Amino acid sequence: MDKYVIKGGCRLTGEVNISGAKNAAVAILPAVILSDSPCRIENIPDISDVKTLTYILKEMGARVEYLDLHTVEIDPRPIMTDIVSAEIARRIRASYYFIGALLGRCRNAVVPLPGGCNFGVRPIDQHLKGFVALGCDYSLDNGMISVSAKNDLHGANIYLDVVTVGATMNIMLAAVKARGLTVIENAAREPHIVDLANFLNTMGADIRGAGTDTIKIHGVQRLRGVTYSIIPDQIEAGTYMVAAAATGGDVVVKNVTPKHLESISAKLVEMGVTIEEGDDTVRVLCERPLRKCNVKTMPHPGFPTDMQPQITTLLSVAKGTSMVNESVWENNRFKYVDELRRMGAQITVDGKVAIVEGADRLKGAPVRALDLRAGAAMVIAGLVAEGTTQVEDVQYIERGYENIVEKLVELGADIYRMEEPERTLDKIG
Ligand SMILES: CC(=O)N[C@H]1[C@@H](OP(=O)(O)OP(=O)(O)OC[C@H]2O[C@@H](n3ccc(=O)[nH]c3=O)[C@H](O)[C@@H]2O)O[C@H](CO)[C@@H](O)[C@@H]1O
Ligand SMILES: C=C(OP(=O)(O)O)C(=O)O
Repeated sequence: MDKYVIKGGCRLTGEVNISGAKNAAVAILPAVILSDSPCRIENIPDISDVKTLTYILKEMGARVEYLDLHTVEIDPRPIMTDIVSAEIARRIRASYYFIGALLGRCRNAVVPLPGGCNFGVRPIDQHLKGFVALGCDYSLDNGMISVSAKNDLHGANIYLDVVTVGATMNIMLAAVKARGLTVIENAAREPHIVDLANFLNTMGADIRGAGTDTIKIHGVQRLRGVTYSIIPDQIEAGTYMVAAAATGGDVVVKNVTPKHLESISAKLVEMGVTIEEGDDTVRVLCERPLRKCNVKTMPHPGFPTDMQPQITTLLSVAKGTSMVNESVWENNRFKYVDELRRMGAQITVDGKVAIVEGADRLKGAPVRALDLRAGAAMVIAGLVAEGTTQVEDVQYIERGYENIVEKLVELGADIYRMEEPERTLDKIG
């Protein structure tokens, strides 16, 4: 139950370095088991989801060695199992990439049903539809999903009924060593999909079209170990951009791919923020008051759903009435709005739409991080609010943000992390 204590009102200024992308790293780490020799992964973010995945890899038998904080070498050759037994795998979403990767490696996978942020139902029917098309059967027993190729994995045409990041990547992982050609239609186009395809292609795969809605994968027999550097985190960068805007700051966000940030920059510009793009930087300059604007989350290249809580928080201190439409997830992704209201935000939620009446100010309060991005939104709210905000349950935030407290302090924020001894019933009683 550790918390962040934030004294609001400090203007963020200076430079912040963005870490490697969580949602690329969490697919690339399981993908390493497809290799027949060691891989070196650079720019790996130091976040708890990555620690969970390296723990799972070790438990499966892989040799995992950190060369420094952001470089890990993984030798998958000692892995002798097709089962992910680690209890911890249930906590994160990305453990489901072991299904595709194990199918590619040994045609069989037994993996716990995944966890991740709780947005209500998070089905995996499209993943399973893809595996079946590639020649697999599956069954569910005691929270474990077993998938195996009946004869051999073979290429197939797969049309995804919804644009899904997870199914696109998982099918890619299974198809990369299947016999023949796999075509994924209506594929997701997020930057992490391109990054996973680039990683696999560097290993010797034949994947074309990643980043478009049709991905073609010619199966190959073997993939070899490589050194690969993960792309910068689009959502971490967007979060600091919004934090800079919220505090009327002047921040250079470094080590980014500006192209990946266009949908976020466009909305900030609409709100009156100045954005200056460099080769691998964006400078965010803002003088309040901010203007209202409407936002609809969409698959890439639309506005990312993983930035929805942060932009809603920013709109809660802009002038006028804005509408935020969540079109990727259910309205469960608005649960954090109750926490923002405790700080004085005037937001009503009607199904998948939040109506945000800009308030003059927010007021510090004790609030909870209900999930990763909701937690980031609470931090942004705390930075703008009058007085002190305590954000509880920061373990969710630390799933995906490396050193968030240190990075914000460096920018001039008044924030620290308070460790709280676990309050068990016997201690309280
Ligand atoms: C680890 C990771 O990369 N997580 C990201 C990934 O989650 P994740 O991969 O779980 O999200 P998806 O892109 O798969 O989900 C998008 C939509 O498709 C639906 N769906 C998905 C799969 C399926 O088999 N059937 C189905 O109906 C979901 O309910 C949701 O409405 O993409 C989401 C959408 O950008 C992000 O919010 C998450 O941060
Ligand atoms: C929802 C997210 O992650 P996950 O899918 O891992 O829960 C996220 O990164 O915002």
